[in-house]
Amino acid sequence: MQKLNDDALGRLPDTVSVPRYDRGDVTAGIVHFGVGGFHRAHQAMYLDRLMNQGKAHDWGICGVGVLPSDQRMKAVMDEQDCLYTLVTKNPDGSREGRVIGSIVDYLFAPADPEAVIERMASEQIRIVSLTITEGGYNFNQVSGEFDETNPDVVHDLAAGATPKTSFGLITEALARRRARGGAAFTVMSCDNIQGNGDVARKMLTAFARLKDPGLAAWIEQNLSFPNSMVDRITPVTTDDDRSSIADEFGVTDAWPVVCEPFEQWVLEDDFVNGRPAYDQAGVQLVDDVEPYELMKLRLLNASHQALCYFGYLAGYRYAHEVCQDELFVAFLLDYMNAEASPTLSPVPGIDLDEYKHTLIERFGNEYVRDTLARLCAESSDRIPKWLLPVVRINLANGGEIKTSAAIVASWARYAEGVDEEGKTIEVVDRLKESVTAAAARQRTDPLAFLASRQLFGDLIDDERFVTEYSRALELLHTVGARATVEALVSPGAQR
Ligand SMILES: NC(=O)c1ccc[n+]([C@@H]2O[C@H](COP(=O)([O-])OP(=O)(O)OC[C@H]3O[C@@H](n4cnc5c(N)ncnc54)[C@H](O)[C@@H]3O)[C@@H](O)[C@H]2O)c1
Ligand SMILES: O=P(O)(O)OC[C@@H](O)[C@@H](O)[C@H](O)[C@H](O)CO
Repeated sequence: MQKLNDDALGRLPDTVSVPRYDRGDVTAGIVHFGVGGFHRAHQAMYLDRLMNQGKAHDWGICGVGVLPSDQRMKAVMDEQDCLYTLVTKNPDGSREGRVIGSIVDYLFAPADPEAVIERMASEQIRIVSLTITEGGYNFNQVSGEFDETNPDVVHDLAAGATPKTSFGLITEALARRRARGGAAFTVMSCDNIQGNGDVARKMLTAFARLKDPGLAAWIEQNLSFPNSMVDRITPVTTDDDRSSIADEFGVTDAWPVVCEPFEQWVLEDDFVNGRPAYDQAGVQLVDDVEPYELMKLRLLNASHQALCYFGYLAGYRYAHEVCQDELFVAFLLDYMNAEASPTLSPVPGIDLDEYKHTLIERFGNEYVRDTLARLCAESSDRIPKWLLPVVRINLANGGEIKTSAAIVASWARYAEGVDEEGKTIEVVDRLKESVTAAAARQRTDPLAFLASRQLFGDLIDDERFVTEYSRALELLHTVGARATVEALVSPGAQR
């Protein structure tokens, strides 16, 4: 069977669509850090759509990987001329395959940092975009300030060091642009972080200030950092995905991407050095993204946390299994209606009730096969950012917190690392050591987990929160996850 690459494009069956533009004409205008599943299902797809309309051919993407593990993506990109298949899985079981051609180059920073820096220093690059996960920004969870103690950051800040981190590489490229009298570029974060552009601005300038205060001032004056809300559920690619693509489309793709059909990108129109005609590809350009991002982070992402630990402990392994269970759906709607929604402002053009029900349908799409393991990972980056703001607002306003407290307790129970059948849970978290150690003590010291001020700030001092949290944790320990959810769901809440 042939490999997916430029030569194979003309020989693919009609069931898969291919770029209708000449990829030889496409030049890179964007450098993107973090070419994982999501970037390839989202930004790269929007650009491919524009390129198919005959537009944006000077806005190709040069991908960059900074982690040693990105070596695998580098090998695949080199073998496949940066092409990959994007497979959209519909809730009725049908699917569409499309080869995406908008990524035109891929650089692996650990092997050649100089190439990455010089690429970004070149005038051709006008946007540097990011999906480097919450961890890539190096901020302290409680203070929100730049964490300069991270060993890679310490390395990058040393005089004369060759940078390893995204911000180290970007800062060096900006220093060269400034020294050469060139224009700045836009830094566009596409990560699930509230105020993602503002956070990128704050962290990049904090890093630059430690390196060169003059450069930091130049960055503040010359760069823009648009905020955005990005949405498309993109699970981890599996071997089954690879083999079904080979069966159906007759090509070997070493790293395809699968995703749901839903797509949304709401973006602030704040670009200092031009941008592709995103609006002509379905992107909503707005002046203020905040209402959209709060809606998405508190209803979609926090609901993922609401369903993943309880669902896993109850024996489920996929998001759709949890969302096809009426009891869990009632629990999710309780969280969304009674706790998340009161913290949101009206969102222009969006009916929130409809949005919530659409979320349940999206989560319930059995063909997407999003694993609970993906949603349970890196909880210490997610719970403090998505769920705890909801808790704090409701505590201050006398609002409901019962379900949110139970979700935090379900994380604490999950972090014990053993499920209800005695099987080991592989806890994936950059703070794994401390969270699992705290969880291991909670059978005798029920507030051991909540005591982390690094994660929970002063929540342990709030009597109302502690009462609800302790009750849920006690139920989880005595009757298990399903019965705890049963005890928590409001009568009549099931849809
Ligand atoms: N998967 C989704 O459904 C989805 C949807 C919306 C937004 N997102 C956002 O995209 C991000 C990436 O998700 P994904 O599904 O592509 O994950 P992924 O695991 O497929 O890819 C993660 C990418 O981030 C890079 N990365 C991780 N840590 C980094 C660091 N410290 N510095 C630099 N690069 C780093 C990796 O090298 C990799 O390229 C998420 O964290 C989220 O903010 C994901
Ligand atoms: O990717 P993360 O770690 O930011 O969050 C996990 C999921 O909630 C997230 O990936 C969603 O699937 C996504 O945000 C949907 O658009």
